[in-house]
Amino acid sequence: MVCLICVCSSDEQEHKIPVYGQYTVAPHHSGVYPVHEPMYKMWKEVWGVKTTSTEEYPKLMPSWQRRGFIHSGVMVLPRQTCGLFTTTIFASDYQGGLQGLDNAIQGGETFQTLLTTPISIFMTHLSNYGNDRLALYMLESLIRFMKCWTNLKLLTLPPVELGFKYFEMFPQEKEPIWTNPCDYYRHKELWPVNKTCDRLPDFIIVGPQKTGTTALYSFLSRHSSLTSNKPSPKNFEELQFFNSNNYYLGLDWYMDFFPQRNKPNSTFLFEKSANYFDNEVVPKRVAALLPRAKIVVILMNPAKRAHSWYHHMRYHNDPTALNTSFYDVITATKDSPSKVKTLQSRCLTPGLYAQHLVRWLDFFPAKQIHIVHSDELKNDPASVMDSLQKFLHVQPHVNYARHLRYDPVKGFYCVVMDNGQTKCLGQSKGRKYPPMDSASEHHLRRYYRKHNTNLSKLLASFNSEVPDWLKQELKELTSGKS
Ligand SMILES: Nc1ncnc2c1ncn2[C@@H]1O[C@H](COP(=O)(O)OS(=O)(=O)O)[C@@H](OP(=O)(O)O)[C@H]1O
Repeated sequence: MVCLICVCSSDEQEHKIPVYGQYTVAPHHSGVYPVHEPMYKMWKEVWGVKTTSTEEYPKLMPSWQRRGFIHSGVMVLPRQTCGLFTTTIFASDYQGGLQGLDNAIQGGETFQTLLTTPISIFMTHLSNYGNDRLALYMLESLIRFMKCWTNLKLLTLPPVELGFKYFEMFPQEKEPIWTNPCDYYRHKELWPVNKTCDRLPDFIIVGPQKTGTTALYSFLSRHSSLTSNKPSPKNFEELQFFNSNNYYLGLDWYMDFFPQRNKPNSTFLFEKSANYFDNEVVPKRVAALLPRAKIVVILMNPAKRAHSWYHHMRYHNDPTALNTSFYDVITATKDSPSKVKTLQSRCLTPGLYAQHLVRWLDFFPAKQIHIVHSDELKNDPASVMDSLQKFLHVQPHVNYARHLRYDPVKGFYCVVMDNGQTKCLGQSKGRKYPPMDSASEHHLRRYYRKHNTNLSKLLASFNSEVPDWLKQELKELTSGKS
């Protein structure tokens, strides 16, 4: 199916050109992509715009890879180029003159665009109508040629209906994928001059949950050359941008949490959101926006992580966790209540480390990913901070042995403040709860066995040592204990 619409920009009534409401285009594409939020806001609130089109998403070239997306309730459709620009007023202005235009129509680029693009949207300028009616000539000739030489059925729809049709045909395109406006020269030109691409993180602590992410975040925040995001009103230190509906709030929303750097590279910006690690869409989204960002992962025995997470849910009064034992959660079957199955999945899935790491490796080279071992972070945080600083290439290199002190009451290392006193994490970090029962331990050892074996093979690619807990697991495996 091929749909054609033809849109012009002004003076439509004078020239009796059909005008469709709720559709608009932005001059020179500015503000459509990269998204300029105030424009979408106005479109939505003042004019009730429902659909627009651009050639710029995700990039101008190659034209057959242009895609659509929906942002702030506005359907953005991919637009094709017909070669009629503001300056192409007469046929003689077309590249190659009238012959060039006819060639493009009769089997050339314009014909091929229609042939290979299921929904084609062209925009032409009023000047092409107002002078020798070049646009009408082009479209009429093209349609006549298509009808004569192909058996394609040509259909047309008004823009809003076309938008609905487009996303019915390509529902996977509804979600936008944000890229860095400064990574592509055309996007940079379209990005408002008062904006910067500098307010984006250089590295991200991606989790998983309960591995010590908050401790690492607080230690890093003490470094004079590292600056974390401002707290989010909803999730405190976690922005949860790449893994949640916050992503649809757009780039401006995300960048507003980061400070403007005094000068480029003057400080390293970072964020941590512990749910990023095991979320399927996150690596792809991070790589699209921050292809050079470094990724920090913290790993611990997945069985212990699951146990800690279960107690975290009980602490947060999750009714299912309060009413179901740990053992019953982790051994839930397809016949168990759906809430228990959901809890089980959220409890156990993040611990399938190898599977998640492989997904990150689809989008980032191993040298951009740093593995921290949670037990080392607990017992010898200064060493962890030492290698992490080397990995980040951050200056000055801080000796954290002077900035962290073991607090016997808390039972963890805490930050030494300027007044010499220690500041520990709150009571929700490092809670006291009963040890794991042996039946659960046994079950989880079997559950994670294959994944842990895969992890041990994978760690070499990250230049990471095999941690003691994993050595132990592998030993028990070879001795046939599990
Ligand atoms: N220095 C220090 N202080 C306090 N807690 C520390 C520290 N280092 C590591 N840990 C361990 O961190 C566990 C909580 O992990 P997270 O911060 O990643 O949890 S969360 O996902 O953000 O909820 C927390 O898990 P629980 O002991 O199960 O509460 C701690 O064991």
